[in-house]
Amino acid sequence: SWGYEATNGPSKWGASFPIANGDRQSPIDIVPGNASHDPGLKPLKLKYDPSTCLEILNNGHSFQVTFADDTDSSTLTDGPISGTYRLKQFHFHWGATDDRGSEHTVQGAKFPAELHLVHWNTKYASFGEAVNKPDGLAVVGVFLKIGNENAHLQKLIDKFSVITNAKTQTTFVDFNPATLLPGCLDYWTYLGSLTTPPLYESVTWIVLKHQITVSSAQMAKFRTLLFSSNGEAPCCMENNYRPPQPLKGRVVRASFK
Ligand SMILES: Cc1cc(C(C)C)[n+](CCc2cnc[nH]2)c(C(C)C)c1
Ligand SMILES: [Zn+2]
Repeated sequence: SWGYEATNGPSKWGASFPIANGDRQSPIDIVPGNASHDPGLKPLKLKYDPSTCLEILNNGHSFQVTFADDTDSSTLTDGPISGTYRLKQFHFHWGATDDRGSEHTVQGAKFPAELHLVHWNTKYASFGEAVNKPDGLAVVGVFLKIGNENAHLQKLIDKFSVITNAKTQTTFVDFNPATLLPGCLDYWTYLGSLTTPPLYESVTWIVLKHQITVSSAQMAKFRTLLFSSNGEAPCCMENNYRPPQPLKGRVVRASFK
């Protein structure tokens, strides 16, 4: 099945998932000079309740933290979207070295990692219903840059020894995802897709301009996770990012001047 190796990686996905060559694929290279400031864009409104945090798991593609989404406890409203979107999970993409790993790039610049906070539109009955609708999902992307150790990320890293192998999980409670956001929520926004198969064109992307920090030692801990399951030949979880895709005439809007 699909992965991130030369044999089953992004350049091969189109064979099984033709939408890989569609008109609103993600990620993209964001060129700030080409983005148009839209004064009609509202500030992002993120309301997260740490008590909705459920578990942390290795899904074989990344590690993710999953949230209870049966009520409007953790939501995204305003920003470029209309209505209410509920937080379902967050996860990361990263490289084998600190010079790459993000999915979106900024004028060609790559970051060592990128956080995705995945929200689904409550006009649909569930995440599963929303995941393939054109206005089904809203994903907030946050770039990580190398700097001081991040104490909030460390809470996730401390659980890695228990979720080293693919398809493993463990309890993870009372974590506030807002601690992983920069102080300023200025953003770029555009219409795109999931960045892994099935590559559904269902995502309103909201990519923050400001980054959060992670230390190089902490990035090295990300790379101790495995793509492989227990008993298989160990394969380090790294370079789990899709490169930028053609813009195909899409407009990227900026919430800031
Ligand atoms: C149904 C499905 C939905 C998603 C995202 C939108 C949570 N994802 C993650 C795709 C994605 C990750 N980052 C951006 N898109 C998958 C992966 C785990 C196969 C399957
Ligand atoms: Zn992602």
